[in-house]
Amino acid sequence: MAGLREIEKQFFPLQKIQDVIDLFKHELKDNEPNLTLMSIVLGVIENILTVNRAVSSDADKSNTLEPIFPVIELSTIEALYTKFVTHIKRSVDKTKFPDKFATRELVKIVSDVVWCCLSKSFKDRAHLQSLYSFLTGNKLDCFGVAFAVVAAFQILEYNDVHLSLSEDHAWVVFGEDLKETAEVTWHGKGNEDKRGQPITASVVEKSWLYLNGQPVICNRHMEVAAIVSGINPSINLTVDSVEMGSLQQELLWLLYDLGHLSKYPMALGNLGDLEEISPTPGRPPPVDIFEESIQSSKVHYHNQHVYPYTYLGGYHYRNHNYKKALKAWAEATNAVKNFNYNREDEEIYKEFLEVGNDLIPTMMKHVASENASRIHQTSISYDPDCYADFLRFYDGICEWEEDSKTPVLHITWAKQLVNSLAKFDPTVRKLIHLISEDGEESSSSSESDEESEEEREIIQDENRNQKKKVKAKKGKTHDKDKSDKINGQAEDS
Ligand SMILES: CC1(C)CN=C(N2CCN(c3ncnc4sc(CCF)cc34)CC2)S1
Repeated sequence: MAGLREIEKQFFPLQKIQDVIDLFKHELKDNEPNLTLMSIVLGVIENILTVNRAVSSDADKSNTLEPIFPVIELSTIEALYTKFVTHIKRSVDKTKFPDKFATRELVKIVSDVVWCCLSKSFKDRAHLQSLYSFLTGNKLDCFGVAFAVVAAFQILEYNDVHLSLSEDHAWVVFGEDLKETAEVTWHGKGNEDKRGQPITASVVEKSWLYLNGQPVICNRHMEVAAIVSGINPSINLTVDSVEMGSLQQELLWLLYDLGHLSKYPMALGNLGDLEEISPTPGRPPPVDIFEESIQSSKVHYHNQHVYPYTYLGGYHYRNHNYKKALKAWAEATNAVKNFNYNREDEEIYKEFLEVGNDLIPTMMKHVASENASRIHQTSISYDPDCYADFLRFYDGICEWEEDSKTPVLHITWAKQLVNSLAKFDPTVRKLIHLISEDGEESSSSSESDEESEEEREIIQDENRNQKKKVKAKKGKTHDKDKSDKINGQAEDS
């Protein structure tokens, strides 16, 4: 790939969101959308709209009604683009690699070409995902390094090197029919990077970090979806840039309509979150988008992805649909229970820790106070389905811990479990009929004999359906946690 193509230059200057959409629409028509160009454009806009931006006080709230969008000049973009292309081409002697497909040695060299420029001071903070950050600040986050390597290979005209994404890590696939894998970035804190190494079956097996061999393997268009999904509209812990969020939302719908999100559950989840904040007229509601994310994981990734359920659970929790939140969280641990927990899985551990020890206790308290004013039978503390999902949530956590090298549960978990259990009414606890995987039946309390034969039938049908469903089913840049990222920023500054 040489310099910017004339047709690309004609889109500049970019003066409004629609101009960016038009540029992306053009690039996505191509079977080699220009990853370097699009990453730089998004990075420039994000930097202007979110970094070092004084948030207006109430006094001059009036002027925030006018959406501000920076004018992006061709010269700005072209200078950065040329800088990256020159850096890559100057650092890699292609004559030494005559093969059509990349080799492991070449992947390591290109990873080093990115790696060697990184400043050591960076932290895992916000706005470090784009090539703009790399070219102006020598800083990239874990995802950003992997993306930069893939963009570099596009410049070197290899079309076999692609981004492979889990829910908390990124690496590359390469070679004929993409059968090779290689680490190209680091993961987490205090872990030696394993750059250049293949991701072996023993590392992948029952590992959430590698999704048990079910990562999102991107094509060029899904790599565009990854940088759009990785847009971070946060100005600070509490304020987002409305313009940046709108741009991200409109680009995600563009990618959605072109079919490039259908195998990317997290991007669908991100879109659902954006639609909750600011619904797009004529588009499906957030729950439908979260459902598509779950379906995508079931259809394409053997339901091994966990985040689709935590997206949905978080949405229902925020909207006080507590029964549906519990159901989603029970299905989240139903997915995670197939993994063995290890020290590099702390991101998903933090998710479940928050659900079990903060969100559910808060919900049970909330409901307890509501009981005083509401008709009992609608409250979750009287609902056997809610109690069953509550138990399933914890059962999944316990099964996740089984055979794991690292323990999951500790005293806080036990305390919160007892607290939340006690919030369910005794009558509901006797309605649950526990059937183990091997079909052995037991009741959760001594009074169960009183339950009517009919209730027993209903619950057994429910459990049988649940087991059938589970059997049928068997047939995670990104800025998951803004607070961590922004805090990192605070730390640095
Ligand atoms: C339900 C949640 C807690 C909310 N946001 C979440 N995420 C937001 C954005 N995330 C992502 N969104 C799109 N693509 C990717 S690739 C990746 C692994 C590092 F490269 C992360 C990630 C990570 C997960 S999970």
